[in-house]
Amino acid sequence: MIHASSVTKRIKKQLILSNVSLCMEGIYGLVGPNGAGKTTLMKILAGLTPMDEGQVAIDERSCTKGKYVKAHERIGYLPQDFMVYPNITVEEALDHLALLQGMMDKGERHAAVAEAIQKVNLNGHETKKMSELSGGMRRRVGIAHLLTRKPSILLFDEPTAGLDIEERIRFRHLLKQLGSEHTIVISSHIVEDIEFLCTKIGVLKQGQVLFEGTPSELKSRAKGCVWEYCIHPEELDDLIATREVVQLLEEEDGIHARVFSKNGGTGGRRVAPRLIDGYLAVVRRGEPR
Ligand SMILES: Nc1ncnc2c1ncn2[C@@H]1O[C@H](COP(=O)(O)OP(=O)(O)OP(=O)(O)O)[C@@H](O)[C@H]1O
Repeated sequence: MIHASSVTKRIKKQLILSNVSLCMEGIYGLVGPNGAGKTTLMKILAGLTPMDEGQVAIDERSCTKGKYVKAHERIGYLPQDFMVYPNITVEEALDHLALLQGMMDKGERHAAVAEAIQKVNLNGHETKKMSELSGGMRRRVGIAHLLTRKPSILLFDEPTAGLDIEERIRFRHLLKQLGSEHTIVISSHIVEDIEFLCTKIGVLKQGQVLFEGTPSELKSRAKGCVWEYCIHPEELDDLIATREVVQLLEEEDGIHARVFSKNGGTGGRRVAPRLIDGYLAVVRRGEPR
């Protein structure tokens, strides 16, 4: 469990994170619009960037030294853009990275690399060059690299960004599997990923925590505020102009539009909120927790 208390960060006098306190456990989703401060917080937790104020503890033990989090051996961080030399094979890349991390014993290194390859389901791809891999497979190599160090906490920044639908599904499945052995923090603005994976969610906006709780608590923030209309295509422009439309689905009987509103209009029926509705309710209201 990672416990961040009152973490504050300024870059060039701009307040990027303001008094952020979060308790991250299980498979934890850090969500928020672009520029919310998710990557900055991840980098602070990974010890890559300093904070101005605040404390971070892992499993109740403080790991803040000065302005840095010092927990390199316990935390593995996968950035958005993981890539290593394109002309070496998966196995060579992992061996080389493990060596750079100080794993000097060849036998120990080979065993750690083989185990990590198996954990991320890259068996059979060991001799492929990095340049031949798809985006999802490259990220698997990134995770395998983290696993060779055996950290207890994994931080993934936008892990499914840019993946096609099939790869995204495979990748989500892998993250879920890893969640049985590790605390995982996933930053994303793809609420669908968070819905599938996460047991707890934190919502950040403009550097402030707007929400922290379970997926069902987040859903309930939109309770009574989601309406569904079945309309003809020619009514769509009018609906978009007058109501807050959050989702459109084409069905056989017309367009099903989900609308976010305290009061329904004629023809609408109140429906149960989904996670995206709760997220929008929190982000649009915008007040800190
Ligand atoms: N090195 C930097 N110099 C100046 N501003 C920065 C720097 N790094 C981050 N910022 C600013 O800090 C804010 C938060 O950025 P951050 O990347 O942490 O947000 P994010 O929630 O991860 O966004 P996204 O979802 O777009 O990746 C943004 O306004 C960004 O412009």
